[in-house]
Amino acid sequence: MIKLENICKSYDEKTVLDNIMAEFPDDSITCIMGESGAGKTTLVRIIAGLENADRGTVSGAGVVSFDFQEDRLINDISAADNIMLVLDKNDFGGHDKKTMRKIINENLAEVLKDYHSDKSTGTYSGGMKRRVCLVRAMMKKSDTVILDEPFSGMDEETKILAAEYIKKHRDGRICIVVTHEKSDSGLLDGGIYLLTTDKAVDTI
Ligand SMILES: Nc1ncnc2c1ncn2[C@@H]1O[C@H](COP(=O)(O)OP(=O)(O)OP(=O)(O)O)[C@@H](O)[C@H]1O
Repeated sequence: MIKLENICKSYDEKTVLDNIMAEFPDDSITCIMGESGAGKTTLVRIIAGLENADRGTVSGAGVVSFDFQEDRLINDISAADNIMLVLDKNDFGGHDKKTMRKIINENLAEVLKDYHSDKSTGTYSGGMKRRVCLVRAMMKKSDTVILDEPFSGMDEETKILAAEYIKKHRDGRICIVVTHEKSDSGLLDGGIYLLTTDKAVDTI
């Protein structure tokens, strides 16, 4: 279980997170929701250890794989090559590179219709790029998966595909998903943690 206790964070004079208390149970999916600027990205970055809280503690996150809000892909290489750059043998139980590439391509084909393994990601739409990033984060061996707005740029049908992929490949890990759409928690069979600019309300 991930436990957050009294998390506080300010930038300059502005308080972004004020005494946040939360628990994310083992083997669960939770959507973090809240208006723009409520501190969702700041909170998940603190959970992942990418940023320090001013006060408070995070426990139980273990190794985190993180899907950033921005794509962070190299445009002139293929989707599989992008993923190969961040995965290693540990993520595949010791398979050789050829097998690793085959498994990556199979995963990509699950979320990309008419997937062509030789196309560079520079030719992809925004929603396609998001799915490549999703696969990259999900394939990384970890205890916790954090997905920051994984569905942006996707229509409803594509979102369903991506949500099914997340559920199938979560493997009992704690999954935290930042989103603006309440319906995403339904697609993911997940709970909701609502963050507001003045207080946090747990509505799981
Ligand atoms: N490195 C930083 N330096 C200064 N201010 C920051 C920094 N990072 C975030 N902030 C501020 O903290 C507040 C919360 O930002 P954050 O990105 O966590 O919100 P969010 O809820 O994820 O927003 P959105 O839904 O728009 O992505 C914003 O006012 C933002 O400007």
